[in-house]
Amino acid sequence: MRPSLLRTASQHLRRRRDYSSSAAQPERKVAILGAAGGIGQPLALLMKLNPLVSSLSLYDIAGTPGVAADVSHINTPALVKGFMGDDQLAEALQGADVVIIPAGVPRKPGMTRDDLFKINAGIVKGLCTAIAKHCPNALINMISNPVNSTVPIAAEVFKKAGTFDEKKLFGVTTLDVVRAKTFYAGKANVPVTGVNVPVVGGHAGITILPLFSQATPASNALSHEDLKALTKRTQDGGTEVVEAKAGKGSATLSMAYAGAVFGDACLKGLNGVPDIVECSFVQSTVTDLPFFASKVRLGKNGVEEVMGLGELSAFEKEGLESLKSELMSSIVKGVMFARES
Ligand SMILES: NC(=O)C1=CN([C@@H]2O[C@H](COP(=O)(O)OP(=O)(O)OC[C@H]3O[C@@H](n4cnc5c(N)ncnc54)[C@H](O)[C@@H]3O)[C@@H](O)[C@H]2O)C=CC1
Ligand SMILES: O=C([O-])CC(=O)C(=O)O
Repeated sequence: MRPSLLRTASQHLRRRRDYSSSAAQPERKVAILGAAGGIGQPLALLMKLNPLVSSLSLYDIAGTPGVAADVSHINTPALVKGFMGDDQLAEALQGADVVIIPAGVPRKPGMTRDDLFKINAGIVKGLCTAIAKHCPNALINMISNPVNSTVPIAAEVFKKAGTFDEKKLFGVTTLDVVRAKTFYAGKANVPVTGVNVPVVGGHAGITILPLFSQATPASNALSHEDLKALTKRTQDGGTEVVEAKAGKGSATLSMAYAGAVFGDACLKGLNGVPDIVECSFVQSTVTDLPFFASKVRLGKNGVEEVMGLGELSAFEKEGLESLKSELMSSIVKGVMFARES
């Protein structure tokens, strides 16, 4: 055989091998709702880079054709399609394995996350109604604020539609973990890449409870005052960004990163990768609250195990007790909205 033919044959074989190894990995469709927004765009970019994604569906009320055309030129396997407006929502959702929702308005300085409820509750309710109809088995990653209320809204919508599966509904609190890791590494002066810090509770102010007593690697260089300051900074991380952006929205880039980390964990769980654990705001019996963020083991059906809190310091126990009433009223507010509207 001529050398050039040999080369062609070996290239052909290599391509076949590549094909068969990628065929072993399940096809996964990810839909992003709110894909043309501040979070949606960089999140679309990061999910396009994820080798576990075979189809990426970008939905928004406006602007998605441009975002989809742009992201689709990146030479990674995910096939990108843009969808815009109510008429195209069904197709955007059809067959989705994971739906990530960063749709809705962000905060401006002086606002709380709860101030977003009026607008975002209705947006989330509408999107979840469509999800129940078009992809009832998908894992839902809720980013839209106030997460402490939007997750209960989603649960009620799914219950009404008869599609609720508590294993498949997640409030994305990964940004709290991302921040806690960064702030802890800086203060304890340890390399950030090896740091882990669970963050439990909810996703607003004092309901965000980082468990620095369980941080790894452990540090005995931190005083009680340091730990109090780290806790406060983590709880106020979102506000720090809102104020720095001075009216131009809230965290988008760090949130897109956090959303991509959580989305990737969900896909790995679905694909049967063992020992995938992330913190998330889910239906829970870990405390007396019906929804609570804690470490969750992810598997082929979504939540495989909602893990307990482990041992808490006296300061963390106090934090846990004082977050409960605020978190409960945000949950009840979401449930009542979904039932009554
Ligand atoms: N869970 C978390 O840790 C975090 C949550 N957030 C929340 O994420 C949300 C989005 O923030 P940004 O991307 O900065 O806001 P943004 O305003 O830049 O983007 C929101 C996008 O949602 C779209 N949208 C509005 N109604 C929609 C609907 N019915 N269907 C589909 N898309 C719709 C808008 O057209 C816009 O493109 C906010 O509620 C914000 O508070 C932000 C940071 C962290
Ligand atoms: O603070 C906000 O409004 C956005 C958010 O949830 C965060 O950055 O954690």
